[in-house]
Amino acid sequence: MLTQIITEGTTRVEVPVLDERSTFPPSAAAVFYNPAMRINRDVSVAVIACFAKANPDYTYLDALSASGIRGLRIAKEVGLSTTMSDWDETAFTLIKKNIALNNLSNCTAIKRNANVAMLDSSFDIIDLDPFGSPAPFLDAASLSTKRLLCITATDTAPLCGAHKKAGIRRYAAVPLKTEYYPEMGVRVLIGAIARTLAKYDKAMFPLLSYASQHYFRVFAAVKKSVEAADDCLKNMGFLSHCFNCGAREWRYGLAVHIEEKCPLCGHTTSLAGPLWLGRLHDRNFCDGVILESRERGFREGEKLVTACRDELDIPMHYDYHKICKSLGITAMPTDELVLALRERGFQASRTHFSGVSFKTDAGMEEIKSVVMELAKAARFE
Ligand SMILES: C[S@@+](CC[C@H](N)C(=O)[O-])C[C@H]1O[C@@H](n2cnc3c(N)ncnc32)[C@H](O)[C@@H]1O
Ligand SMILES: [Zn+2]
Repeated sequence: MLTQIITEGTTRVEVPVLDERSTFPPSAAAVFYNPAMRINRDVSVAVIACFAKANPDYTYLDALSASGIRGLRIAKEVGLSTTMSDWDETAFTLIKKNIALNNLSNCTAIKRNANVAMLDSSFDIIDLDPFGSPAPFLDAASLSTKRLLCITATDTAPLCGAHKKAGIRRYAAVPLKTEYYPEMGVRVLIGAIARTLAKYDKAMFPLLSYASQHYFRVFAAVKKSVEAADDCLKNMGFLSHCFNCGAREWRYGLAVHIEEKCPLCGHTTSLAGPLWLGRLHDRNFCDGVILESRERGFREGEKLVTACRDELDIPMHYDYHKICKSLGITAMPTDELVLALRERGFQASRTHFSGVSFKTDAGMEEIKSVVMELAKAARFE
């Protein structure tokens, strides 16, 4: 394996050389390394630095470590006692080399099946960054974690409903492919995390959850408590979506009745769930992550977390372009629509999901009427 030494954050890491002919995608290399996931790792450093302010003695497990880059950064840039595990011999050797390269004494490398590592010991913070789905690791992680789960999922198609059967198999939830598919994916994922933790009498509180182009990422604080776990599950529920007019409604609870006909147009609706209908972010916590990111020079991370913090934290976002297309009109800038909704007394914001997405507590009919008004006003300008 041809390697090179790169610097990410303040950490030096020996990684495979990615040459476009033989080692693309990054999973084709002898040890996985994807430079495009730097923002994911930057945000993780900032989140864990904030979280560990409560106690710098927290232990951290990078359960699917590859080169070790993630765990190394937490050990070096946050200072936590870190375990890095991968079942692959080449990866394990590289992790050990990388610990030596950074002169770190707060790191342990282990060569183990991630599930075995997690069932063997408990850790305050567990990070799952798998190839594809985290589903095979959720049980062991839920049992082992004491305080924080950091979970990446790159199987966006099953989570969003594009590969519905795979989504149902992995997450025991029915996803729907709608215009708000990334939020559907994030909420199916969080729902699966919440239900898995509940099996072990643990509750979950999302601190930051986001969708990027190729993956979803969730940071969830964990608390062992039967009562808190019961309360946590109250955030679960089902959503019905009308593919005719775009209206949606949701109901909290795991045994709910939802009308099968759309209240707006009478069309038969489709059902998704169970999924997480609670908050995606903790706004105060995000404030800290934004500051931490700024101090560390993580520009893209700061921008992403700011967008998450500032979005209205309710299900589900709308796609402005899709609404305009259904009405046969041209979209104004998204900010103008958000302002117009607010002027009419609704809550509204842009979202991190896309440049043309917005959230509001206005219903579909009200949104469409504001969109039409804006288009008319623009025509007479
Ligand atoms: C996507 S890579 C991890 C990337 C890394 N976290 C990073 O930020 O660059 C997934 C890694 O998990 C390892 N892996 C897959 N299944 C595993 C298992 N059941 N137990 C331990 N390691 C596993 C693979 O060898 C691979 O190195
Ligand atoms: Zn309808």
